[in-house]
Amino acid sequence: MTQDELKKQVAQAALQYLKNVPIIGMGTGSTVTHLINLLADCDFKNDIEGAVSSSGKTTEHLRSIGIPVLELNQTGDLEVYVDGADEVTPHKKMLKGGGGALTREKIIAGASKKFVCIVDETKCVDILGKFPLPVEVLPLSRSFVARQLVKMGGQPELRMNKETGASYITDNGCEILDVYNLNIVDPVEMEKAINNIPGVITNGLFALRDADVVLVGKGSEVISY
Ligand SMILES: O=C[C@H](O)[C@H](O)[C@H](O)COP(=O)(O)O
Repeated sequence: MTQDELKKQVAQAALQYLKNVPIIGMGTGSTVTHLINLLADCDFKNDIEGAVSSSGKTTEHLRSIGIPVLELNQTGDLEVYVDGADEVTPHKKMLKGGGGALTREKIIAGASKKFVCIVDETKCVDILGKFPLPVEVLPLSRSFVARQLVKMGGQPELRMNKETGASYITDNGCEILDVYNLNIVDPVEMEKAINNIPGVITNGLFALRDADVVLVGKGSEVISY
């Protein structure tokens, strides 16, 4: 199976977690794109009253299949949030934000009772950090935050928008530093330490609020833990 086929397979397995859930939390990325496509054709789509979306791209996609998008301020806590990840460990800690949606993803994950993480097998790691860690920053704090990240042993690079040649701007009007070569021994402590730097909105470690269920598309099957 190709990586994309594995993503579709794991998205299919995630559908069962959305049955009988009136308001769903929806992540961002190519695995979630498969999930929304599958939702469009599933037999319980009309039972879904609405979704809280983690990005502009997901919002557009949900609306295109007829699912109303609601604000988290209107809904209160959610039963289920489904999202992909760039890396996930056997302890269900994740590194996310390759698609730039980390802050809204972390807010919705924090407001959800169950986080279902859906990945293909290439995302499974023992130690987080081979994938560069996204850190969303207020633009005015970019250089200061970058210097602190260097002191922590990382090599931050400002994410660029390949189409415009300018810096990449998130849905929140902020910028992203992708940090290479961080030695993430304790993901919880690293998550807290980076979030303590003034000017950081959040970072892509999901260790304080990790996943409740991880579904992995592996070969011809989906493994759950
Ligand atoms: O900001 C993006 C998200 O954290 C995604 O969940 C993550 O990058 C995984 O995306 P994909 O499903 O495309 O591999």
